[in-house]
Amino acid sequence: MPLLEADGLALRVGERWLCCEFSLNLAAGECLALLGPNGAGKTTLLHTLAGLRGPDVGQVRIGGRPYAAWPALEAARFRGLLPQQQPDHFAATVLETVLIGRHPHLGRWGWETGEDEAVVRRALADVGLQGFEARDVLTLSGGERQRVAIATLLAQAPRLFLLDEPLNHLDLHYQIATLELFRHIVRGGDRDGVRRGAVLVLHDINLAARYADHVILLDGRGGVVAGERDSVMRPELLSQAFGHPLRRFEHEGRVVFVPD
Ligand SMILES: Nc1ncnc2c1ncn2[C@@H]1O[C@H](COP(=O)(O)OP(=O)(O)OP(=O)(O)O)[C@@H](O)[C@H]1O
Repeated sequence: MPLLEADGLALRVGERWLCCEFSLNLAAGECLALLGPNGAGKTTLLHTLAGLRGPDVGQVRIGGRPYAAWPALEAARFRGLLPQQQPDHFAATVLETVLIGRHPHLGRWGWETGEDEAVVRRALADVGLQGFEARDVLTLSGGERQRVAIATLLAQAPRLFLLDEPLNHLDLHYQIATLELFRHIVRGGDRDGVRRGAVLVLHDINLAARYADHVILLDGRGGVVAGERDSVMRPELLSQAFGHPLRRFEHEGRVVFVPD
């Protein structure tokens, strides 16, 4: 059973078609990168895959069922979204903030247990924020706040991760650490051994080339190419989509794209 399927999907905002019809299929154990220039429709596509907006044409299914057939709580246990921005309006500790990720798992009285707190502490350790539990989120740096958001999603422990620019604000070390962490979890390396799936909006072509199994490339003019990473990440397709010539090099088994 695929974790995520889209059939004949096409997206429109106002009078503009962001992408013509395409299909995708994500199985457990796989990572899918969404690539494309600013304004191409990556966030709109991710929100459509998350069920936050309906597809203009076509169908989206998670776990074999359309969103309409999922009770909200069950859907929240199955898929989780890392939004592009984390609005903080009030003071709250890091521990309280990450505990929000546990809400879909709480019992009928809505009380967190010691096990929920243990899950949160592990998630904070996974993103290198052990010792930050009592800090006020309003005092965190941009990169620390982003890692709190990632920890919140890890605490939610969905089968399907939908990540909008997860590397925002992160330095090189944490960019790699974050992608390694999700690949490890997706491949079944978490404590429960469950294989999961991840869809990631990325701006770094080379990190996408390193970590994605599948790629969807939006060109910003309605064109879309979807498929296995190497069939999509071709210099001519990337150059055309990003409006800048790129060359492909291979070094010690690793593919890199360099702008001319
Ligand atoms: N409600 C709306 N009304 C009008 N235009 C919209 C609306 N929502 C999105 N758009 C437009 O749709 C396009 C796609 O937006 P989207 O945020 O999906 O792009 P993106 O690929 O994620 O861009 P970025 O890389 O800049 O984050 C943009 O041109 C945006 O201005």
